[in-house]
Amino acid sequence: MSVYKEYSLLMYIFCNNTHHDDGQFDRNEVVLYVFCRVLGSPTLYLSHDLTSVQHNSTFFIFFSTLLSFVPSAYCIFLSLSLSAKMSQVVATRSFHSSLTRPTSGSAHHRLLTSLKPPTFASKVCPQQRNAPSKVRYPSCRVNARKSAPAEVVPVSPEDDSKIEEELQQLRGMQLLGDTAVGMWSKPTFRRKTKIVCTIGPSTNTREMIWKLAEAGMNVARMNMSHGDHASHQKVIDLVKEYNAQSKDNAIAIMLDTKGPEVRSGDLPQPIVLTPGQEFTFTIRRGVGTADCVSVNYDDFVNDVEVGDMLLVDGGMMSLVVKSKTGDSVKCEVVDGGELKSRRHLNVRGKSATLPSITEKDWDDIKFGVDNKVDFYAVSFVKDAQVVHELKNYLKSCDADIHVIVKIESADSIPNLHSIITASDGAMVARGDLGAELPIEEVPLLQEEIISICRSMGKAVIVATNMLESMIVHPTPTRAEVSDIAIAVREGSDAIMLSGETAHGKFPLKAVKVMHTVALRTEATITDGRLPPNIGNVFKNHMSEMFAYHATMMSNTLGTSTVVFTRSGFMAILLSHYRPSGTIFAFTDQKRTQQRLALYQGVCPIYMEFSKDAEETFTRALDLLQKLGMVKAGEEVALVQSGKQPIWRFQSTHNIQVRTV
Ligand SMILES: Nc1ncnc2c1ncn2[C@@H]1O[C@H](COP(=O)(O)OP(=O)(O)O)[C@@H](O)[C@H]1O
Ligand SMILES: C=C(OP(=O)(O)O)C(=O)O
Repeated sequence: MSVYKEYSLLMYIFCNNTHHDDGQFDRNEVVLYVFCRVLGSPTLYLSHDLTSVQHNSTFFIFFSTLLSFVPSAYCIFLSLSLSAKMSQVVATRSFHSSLTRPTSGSAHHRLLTSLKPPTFASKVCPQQRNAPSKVRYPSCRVNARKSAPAEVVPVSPEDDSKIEEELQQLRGMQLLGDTAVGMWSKPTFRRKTKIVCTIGPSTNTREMIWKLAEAGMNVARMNMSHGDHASHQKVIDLVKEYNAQSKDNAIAIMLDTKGPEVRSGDLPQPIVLTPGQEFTFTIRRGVGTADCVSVNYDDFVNDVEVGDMLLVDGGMMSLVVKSKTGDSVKCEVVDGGELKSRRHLNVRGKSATLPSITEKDWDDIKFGVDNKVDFYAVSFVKDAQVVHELKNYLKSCDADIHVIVKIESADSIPNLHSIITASDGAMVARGDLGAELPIEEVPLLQEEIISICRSMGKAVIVATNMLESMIVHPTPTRAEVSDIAIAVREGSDAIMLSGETAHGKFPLKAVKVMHTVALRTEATITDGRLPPNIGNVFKNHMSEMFAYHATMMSNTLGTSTVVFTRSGFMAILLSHYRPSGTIFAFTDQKRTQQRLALYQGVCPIYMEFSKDAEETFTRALDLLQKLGMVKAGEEVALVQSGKQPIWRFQSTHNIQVRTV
């Protein structure tokens, strides 16, 4: 016997709430419309003038009781405030078992037709005009002509002093603990796409971590292929120190495992390889001569075949395998260059037969647990099993760390769906991906991985070579700028800098360029960017439904969204619906604030919650105003939903539109 959830709609419709002939809609109409769009069910309309259903317990109990006679009821209360300060929808649920699921397609259709003013649909979901009973989602629209002059900070090679000036100004503001009303305290809050910075020799000092954070870094990544625990510990401590002293910013910490990567050994000095030259890789340890170097992987000789193409650093140099002995692989150099110590080796089209999590990785993972990092980026994941194994391990040590799978192995491609399903997100690790697979597959896979993650509600990061030329040059190539814009348009949560910030000459400029390009690109994305099937995945669940409707509402009204969350679940959910406005996520958990830094459009704010919801809402809105993130008189959509109820009955959820 199936248990069905059905919907019953109980509405208080404020008598003056008729739609306007001029095609303009007020927030009450929006609230009403978005909730009617997908709820096909027995519906009871009541005209009543209430200030707040939630606070009117007599009405709430009365109608809940009334609806308890209706089998399988989901009750939606719409309250439209006379004071014009607030409109809200409250939903409560009562589950009943039912043998049949009453279909109400025609009632639903009638409901939609009667409630939907003709021009409203074009404002919310333009393509649905002729198919009101079917839920479809708007696709990404890009208006290249739309500009956002106030948002764009030009970047030029000469702007180092400008960056410094801006940072000084920001730091000054912070020290004073004051921010002017009407402006953002940090430029980074306006950007939705987050920036991951790899920390290395160029940036592992207190000064540089601070500067990166103030310039726009959202996540600090430590690559465990380099450095040792002591050097990574120092970076973690610095990031935590920054977070502890920052009133309005938090940087997440990501530990990237080394994985079963194959690298050449140490060399006393770089070797120049010339095309046609013979060169040997050996599994013997400690070899580093002009024509032979060690490889750190014992099965290397077994895994490669005569005729295979070996790529150094993703193709910077290449060698074809000519012959093999018991411990060596003889090659001929195809594309030459300078071979330095510990370089990446890939065999085109093949993954190494090593486990995804090596002994060293487990050691590093334990280091991450001890240091309470926020994310693991797991290298060379080939199947979902390894993700389950890691998640089980984390559960056993009660560690709340999210797992991002790096898609970079040829073997991972047939298992993309199951791998991403098992994880909390994915990284398009284009370096190794473009070495193990033909390079022309990379943009297609990037698009596909982003699309899979978006439709599953998982985080997605695009990584590698985004501003590669800025490792040595102060300005990017135009192709790199376009690459960032594409990743933003495709809807990735975050974009990543590797060598640019780890060992580059212009780490701050690279962050600034990324920030500016992302911001400019985001300003051209004019309407919702819901992935094609996210609604179908989510629509049966209360929180998902509220996230969807809150997004519709905030998009239509042009408001930001305010959400209160302990675990971060509801903020992450809202982020996946990609509302046009910022998601201000208030949390009373520092860990949650830190983790939310990765998610597109989420501005995480730490605040202690008080027992009284109203008092907390007021404090939150006051804080946003003080930080210059909202202005007095501005409307915001406020969502109370999610897995952990805060100030609501176990089964009630609500959305409000409030005026600050
Ligand atoms: N913690 C570190 N210590 C020293 N060097 C580092 C560190 N992290 C990164 N690097 C340098 O920055 C380069 C680019 O970083 P990344 O892309 O993460 O590494 P890789 O491409 O080697 O996997 C590395 O090749 C290495 O030279
Ligand atoms: C991000 C990547 O991984 P790593 O930097 O560890 O090589 C990549 O291969 O693109």
